[in-house]
Amino acid sequence: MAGNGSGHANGEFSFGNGTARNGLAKIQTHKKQNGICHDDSAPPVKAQTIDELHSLQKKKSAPTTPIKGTQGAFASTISDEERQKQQLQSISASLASLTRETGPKVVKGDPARKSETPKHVAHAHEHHFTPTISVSDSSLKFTHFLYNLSPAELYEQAIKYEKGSFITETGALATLSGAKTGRSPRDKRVVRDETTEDDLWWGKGSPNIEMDEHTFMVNRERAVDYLNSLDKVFVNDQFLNWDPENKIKVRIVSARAYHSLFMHNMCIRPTPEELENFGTPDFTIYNAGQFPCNRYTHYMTSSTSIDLNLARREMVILGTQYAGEMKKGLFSVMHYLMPKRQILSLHSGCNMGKDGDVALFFGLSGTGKTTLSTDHNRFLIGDDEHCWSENGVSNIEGGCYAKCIDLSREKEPDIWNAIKFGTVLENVVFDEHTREVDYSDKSVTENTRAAYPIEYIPNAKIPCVGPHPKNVILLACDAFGVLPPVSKLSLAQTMYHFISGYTALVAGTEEGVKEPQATFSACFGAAFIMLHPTKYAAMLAEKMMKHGATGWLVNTGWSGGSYGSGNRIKLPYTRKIIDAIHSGSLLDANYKKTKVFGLEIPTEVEGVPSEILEPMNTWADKNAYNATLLKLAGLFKNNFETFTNYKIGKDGKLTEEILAAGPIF
Ligand SMILES: Nc1ncnc2c1ncn2[C@@H]1O[C@H](COP(=O)(O)OP(=O)(O)OP(=O)(O)O)[C@@H](O)[C@H]1O
Ligand SMILES: O=C([O-])CC(=O)C(=O)O
Ligand SMILES: [Ca+2]
Ligand SMILES: [Mn+2]
Repeated sequence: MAGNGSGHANGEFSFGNGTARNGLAKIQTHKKQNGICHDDSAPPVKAQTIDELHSLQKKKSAPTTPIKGTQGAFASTISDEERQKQQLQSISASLASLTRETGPKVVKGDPARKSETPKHVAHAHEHHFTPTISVSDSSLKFTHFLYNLSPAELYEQAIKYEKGSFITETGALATLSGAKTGRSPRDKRVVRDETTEDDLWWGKGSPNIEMDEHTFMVNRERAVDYLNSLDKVFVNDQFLNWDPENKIKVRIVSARAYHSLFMHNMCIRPTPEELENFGTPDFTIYNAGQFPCNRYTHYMTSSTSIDLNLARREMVILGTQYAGEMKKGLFSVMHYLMPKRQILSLHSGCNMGKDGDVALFFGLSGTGKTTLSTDHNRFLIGDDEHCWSENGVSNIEGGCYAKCIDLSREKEPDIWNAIKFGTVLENVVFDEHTREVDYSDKSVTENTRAAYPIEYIPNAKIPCVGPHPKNVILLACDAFGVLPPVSKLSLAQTMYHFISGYTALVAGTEEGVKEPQATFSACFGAAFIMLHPTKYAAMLAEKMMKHGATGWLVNTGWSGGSYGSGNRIKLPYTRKIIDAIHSGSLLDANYKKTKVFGLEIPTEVEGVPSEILEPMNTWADKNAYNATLLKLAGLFKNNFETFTNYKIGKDGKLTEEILAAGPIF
């Protein structure tokens, strides 16, 4: 895979822009024949009936239709018929009830298309039912499935059947995610069994809230029964991870076209050939998000549950339609599977310069991973989830998921332009007539999002892989306004801040000034990690040392005071700082050390006013600055206490250095 430092923009994407536009058909005036005027200015339509005309409109296409006579190593010996049957069996098995030990009668295609008579029907068991004994309704009906539909087909499904689906002025699909407009980390459950008992991180601070196998099966059955009760379900078969040696096959069964299109965009899209040889998925998601879990069920504390069973390689979603649960649920799975193969999974963005220099951008939600990795002067490898293996870096996903609150064309042109046909636009507000989106409107939620395929970014690096990182940038949005806009970190400091995973967002932006709230999330993604944070930290330290990567801390938050009196650091300044890191010029700058946090800050960065580089300069009230600095340092110290008893890696020396790399006061 990686290693060939010189990437080029091979991901240029454009819709057929009408190169062969011939203009309107010429009107020809023919001579009268037999005195009758023929309206024959165009050749006659090649259909005798309306039905025939409609049948001419669509031709058979590749994505969901097996191709005949595949050549090469995988030349198939089975017939089309056989393959269709296998696909039906596979999907029927996915949707099987495990209590009734039977799969539903599944049939491919849209139930609304009555004329399409089911040709292939799969039964897990043949039913010989007698009318007197109870047979559940779902065993009497077909479960129609719509398999790997195209964005255009999914648009039609969404607009026809899902209230709240609209096409925006630029062609994106605007949709509502329902009552939940963000993830529900407190409703995540992980099956605790003999294997995960020892492997996973449990207890205080861990995101893995336990459930038992039985309860998982109860929820699984609930989801499967719900899905089978519907007219139709959507099935996506796709991949995770661009590293060909560590690709994971995922199947997503969902009830909404919105969910299917979201995952179409976010996971890696298989080629028709890959789909033909897809076989059995490595992992399956059952998204029955419209349907709640039963709160009488053991372990359930709300009507939302996102359940992960690593042994069964399955995830069940009940009671939330927020699509990000699927994306981040799979990310959790990768955080388990990849470290087992000595591959580090990362909640980070990633891009690459023209000379092949790779940078990682770590940070919690809203700190700038997507914004800063999407850089017109660099190749985008990915915006949120990556793997770092012996071969280099690879993106886990096939798409990006950008925050779009206050999105502007000027500041974020590439993201702006990616919001077009095919893009899912969640929970935004738009003009009812022009369908122009108002990105400043928070009426539905502040967490408005756009999910688009990565090739919608013009300089995406396809395949999304790259060599070993040169710079590791830790992003913190410090609403206290005391962290410097940029500091160079030692390895121990990098590890200290990586394990801390700090950011501070503002509690409520609606009325008045509210205290910033510090969040500490180990590895900048505690909600998604499965093993103890020190496992990932040790791997990161080892890789950074081995490949000589430099760590940086960049504050994308406040300057000139805390939230309320100061302002968020201007995005153009942050971009200049990031440019200086990429170019290497910041390495050569002059540095001075700050008090308390002991951070090395440059005295000059090209394009950035020097006075803002030292936060104290920007505060009018120096006492307030010092008090706030100490307050934040105290929060860091408290948070790190849980980690003081752990060893990081094999080297006891590094552990000591990491402990000493925190604030001293
Ligand atoms: N100085 C700045 N640096 C970075 N982002 C900024 C800055 N000022 C404002 N922003 C805004 O902050 C937001 C950063 O969000 P972004 O989507 O990049 O977060 P993220 O780290 O990718 O989070 P998630 O993991 O939730 O996707 C954007 O809306 C961006 O416009
Ligand atoms: O998962 C989400 O909903 C958005 C995201 O990227 C994050 O929170 O890190
Ligand atoms: Ca993001
Ligand atoms: Mn994220």
